[in-house]
Amino acid sequence: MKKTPQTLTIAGSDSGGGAGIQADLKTFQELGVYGTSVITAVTAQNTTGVNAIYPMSVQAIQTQLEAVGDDFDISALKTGMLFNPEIIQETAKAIQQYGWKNLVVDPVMIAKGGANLLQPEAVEALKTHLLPLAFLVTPNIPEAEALTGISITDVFSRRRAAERVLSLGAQAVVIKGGHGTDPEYAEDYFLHLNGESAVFRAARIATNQTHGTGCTFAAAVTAQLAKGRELKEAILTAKEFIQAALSDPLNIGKGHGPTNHGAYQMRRHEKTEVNKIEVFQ
Ligand SMILES: Nc1ncnc2c1ncn2[C@@H]1O[C@H](COP(=O)(O)OP(=O)(O)O)[C@@H](O)[C@H]1O
Ligand SMILES: Cc1ncc(COP(=O)(O)OP(=O)(O)O)c(N)n1
Repeated sequence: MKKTPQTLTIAGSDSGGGAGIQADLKTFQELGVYGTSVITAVTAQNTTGVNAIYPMSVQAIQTQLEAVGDDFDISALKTGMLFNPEIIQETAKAIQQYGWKNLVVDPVMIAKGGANLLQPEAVEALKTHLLPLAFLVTPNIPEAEALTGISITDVFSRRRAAERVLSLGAQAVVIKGGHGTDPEYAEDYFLHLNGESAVFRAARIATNQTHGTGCTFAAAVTAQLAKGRELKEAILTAKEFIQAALSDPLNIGKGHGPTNHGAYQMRRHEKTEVNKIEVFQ
């Protein structure tokens, strides 16, 4: 009997539907895996910003983790907004208890509009409890700087920051380049504990329809890992997925609109080219 790969996202809810749990589940669906979820916080949020954050109690998180863990056969999972040290510890405990593998940690810290999605004092808990369990960590540039204390200004400091993330116990890291200053390219830098490295480069798309890019990228990697894809191949698909999602904007809302989660499959179906992703080893 064919079994659909099952995934889990442990993240916050975005009422605007562009980031968080909503972005993750849409991405899982598009890439053909079954998605389950543990909601860590409810945000009142739209394309113009985050109006309020309501973190869930540790008990609410624990019982959601148990409900998923006791029933589903999770092949890969991701974490997003974890908000406080207690939620991080509870999450790490469950991941170890259930022996979940293929953990993608998206160390979500600050939303585009500036709202703190992780309490500043929780960065240490993330480093101590979660990064050592990670198969892949996917910080954006400011998150990589906060995790490592290294200011990323060029390819050398980017490499040093990636090495520092691995020294915290993660098996691999991708430093995403959405916040980079290169007007032509959005480059993501990959480094594995085994010494392998790669740059995934795409044409930078001039758009403000970028809400949820990080969540969507990490969810796409998770879906591909659940299907048994090799890590670099999973990252390449995630980069193609986000490139397509940014290329066909939905133009929804008054601010930073969401990316188009349906664009990747639509383009494959219609055999439409997306900007090529270049990979430099
Ligand atoms: N304007 C853009 N054009 C092309 N790719 C982009 C653009 N902005 C972000 N990306 C890509 O989206 C993914 C998420 O990156 P980033 O925006 O840095 O994450 P976050 O949403 O966590 O800040 C990465 O693959 C990055 O290169
Ligand atoms: C509930 C929730 N989780 C995560 C984020 C951050 O998402 P991200 O993909 O980093 O996108 P932006 O906030 O930068 O648009 C969020 N906003 N809400």
